[in-house]
Amino acid sequence: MSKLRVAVLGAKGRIGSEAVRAVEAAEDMELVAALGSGDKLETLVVAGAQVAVELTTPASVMGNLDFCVRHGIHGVVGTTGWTEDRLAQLKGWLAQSPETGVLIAPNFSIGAVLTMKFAEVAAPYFESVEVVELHHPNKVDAPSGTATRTAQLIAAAREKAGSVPQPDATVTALDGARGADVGGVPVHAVRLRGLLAHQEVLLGGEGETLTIRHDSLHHSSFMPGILLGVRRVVTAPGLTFGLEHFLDLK
Ligand SMILES: NC(=O)C1=CN([C@@H]2O[C@H](COP(=O)(O)OP(=O)(O)OC[C@H]3O[C@@H](n4cnc5c(N)ncnc54)[C@H](OP(=O)(O)O)[C@@H]3O)[C@@H](O)[C@H]2O)C=CC1
Ligand SMILES: O=C(O)C1=N[C@H](C(=O)O)C[C@H](O)C1
Repeated sequence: MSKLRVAVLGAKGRIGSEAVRAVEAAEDMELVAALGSGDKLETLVVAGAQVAVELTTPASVMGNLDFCVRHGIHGVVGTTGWTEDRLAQLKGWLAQSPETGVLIAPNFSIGAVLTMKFAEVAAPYFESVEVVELHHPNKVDAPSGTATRTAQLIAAAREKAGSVPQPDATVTALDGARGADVGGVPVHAVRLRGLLAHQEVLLGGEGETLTIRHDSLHHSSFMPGILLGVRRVVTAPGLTFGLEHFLDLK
């Protein structure tokens, strides 16, 4: 069987460099391009890339995906910064290239995907729920894409269940003291030397609390998800948002 021809964008970055090694080690894949900032995207076409693994920055991801989709190159995207406007733009590009698939995964690690799922299930059963994400201090965005997605899933689950707004008697607070508001769910971002990527979902009810915690201790935690995404995206045209769809968790 022929190998999947894979490129990595952001190949010198923290996660991109790990992805380069993972693709090189995968028996069913061939690394045909490893691009950093300043490298020409035309290289992807010359190299015959079928799938581009996009691990750059929120500032670069849209330009890279525009190019890939226009050239029929599937995308596996870990880069953060996804807004409704950006998603609508990407869907527009995909509509012009109906055989191309793009997976956007807020988090590629199985534990983080399960954390999101467990939080979604638990949220309607508790009065209070808050999300705390903790990352290394070189991270450029806050809150993390994972925390934003977790809060969105929690908010949607609570709305569907008819949950009332969370109790909170705060009258005066310093700006930011109660975190960012994502659909009524407070999200707090910690940046601390020594950490990599961690998240806690705190749920509270009458006389009890439940904490769901996930820790990514090394970038290797994201690699099985990236490789799964590469294998599955080539037969999944259009936009897939969340690795759970390729794990049959939905
Ligand atoms: N979904 C997931 O599971 C995960 C997602 N992430 C996300 O992945 C992204 C990258 O994270 P991280 O590796 O820590 O960040 P880094 O800053 O370490 O890496 C980003 C890399 O992208 C390069 N780059 C910037 N623009 C371009 C471009 N136009 N083309 C090619 N390369 C480019 C940068 O090069 P230079 O420095 O020269 O500008 C840099 O090497 C972030 O959005 C992060 O949140 C991270 C881990 C897991
Ligand atoms: O920047 C990181 O490191 C990570 N980014 C992603 C996010 O913002 O959710 C995934 C993971 O948290 C690591």
